[in-house]
Amino acid sequence: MTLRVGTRASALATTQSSQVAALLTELTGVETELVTVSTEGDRSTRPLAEIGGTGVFVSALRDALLAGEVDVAVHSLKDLPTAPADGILLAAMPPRVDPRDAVIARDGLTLGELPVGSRVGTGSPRRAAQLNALGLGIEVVGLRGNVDTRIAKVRDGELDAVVLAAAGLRRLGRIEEATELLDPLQVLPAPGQGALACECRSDDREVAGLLARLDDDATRAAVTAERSLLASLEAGCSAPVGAWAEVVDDDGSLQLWLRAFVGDPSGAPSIRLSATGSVQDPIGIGERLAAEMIAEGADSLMRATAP
Ligand SMILES: NCc1[nH]cc(CCC(=O)O)c1CC(=O)O
Repeated sequence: MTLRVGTRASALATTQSSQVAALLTELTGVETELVTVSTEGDRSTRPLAEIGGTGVFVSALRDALLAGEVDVAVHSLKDLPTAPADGILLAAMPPRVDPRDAVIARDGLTLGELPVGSRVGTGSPRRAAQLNALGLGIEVVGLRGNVDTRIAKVRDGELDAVVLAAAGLRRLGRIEEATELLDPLQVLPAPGQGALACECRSDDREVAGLLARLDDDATRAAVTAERSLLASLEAGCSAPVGAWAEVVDDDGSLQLWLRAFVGDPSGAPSIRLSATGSVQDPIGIGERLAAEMIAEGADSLMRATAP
């Protein structure tokens, strides 16, 4: 038996999919092969919000799974819509790599060292909102494209810095190029950032059993809380929402600490709150925190910035 592992074509996607495939072989002994599937998100350079936002990277892989062309689909968890998909099982969340955002700036600078008026590129409303909220006087500039294209804009002088996921840089072996790793409490990552989702067909018990071996309890609890918050806010992956949860050992009882940010890329005052609870109740913690944030005005903030 050879498991067909579906992947997008980008360097990042093929790297993370082959890492999952190798881990699967190591833990279960099963043979794997990578199958490349092209998605609208890869073919277009238009802003994500315009080509459907949530899910553009995901649906083509799921279609290939449902059509029986692949047995496993590997996605970045932060690109995965929060609504469950018919016939698809989220069978494994392997250990999260690094949730942080990274800065790549000219001349080895950190964000705080960049002069007022510096141009910092990001296509993410969440990053834009939090960068503006830092009050550093930097100018946030829209940006899309793969990791290479984005870094090149700093190397060729078009931008002073770009902000991108540390996990992506690590997976590509390029983390040394980061000039700063942002404290995840100061700049909250996207829900699920740095984690992967391995999906199979819901009725494929054999593959579900194999994938279960990759699942990491702490990652699943944290990411489930972050995504529960996102779902309760009725927001998607392109909303100005940051969330990060950690499992903390409190004298032998495992607690989940969830922090969240809802902002506005144009710089309106943002909302930042946190909640804690039992690691057994990640969905409840996310729901409670979302309700508190909505009571503070999170939904009108997000309505103001909806595409
Ligand atoms: N939005 C695109 C995307 N989806 C997943 C990653 C890589 C990091 C991860 O696994 O969270 C990236 C690139 C980035 O944000 O810089």
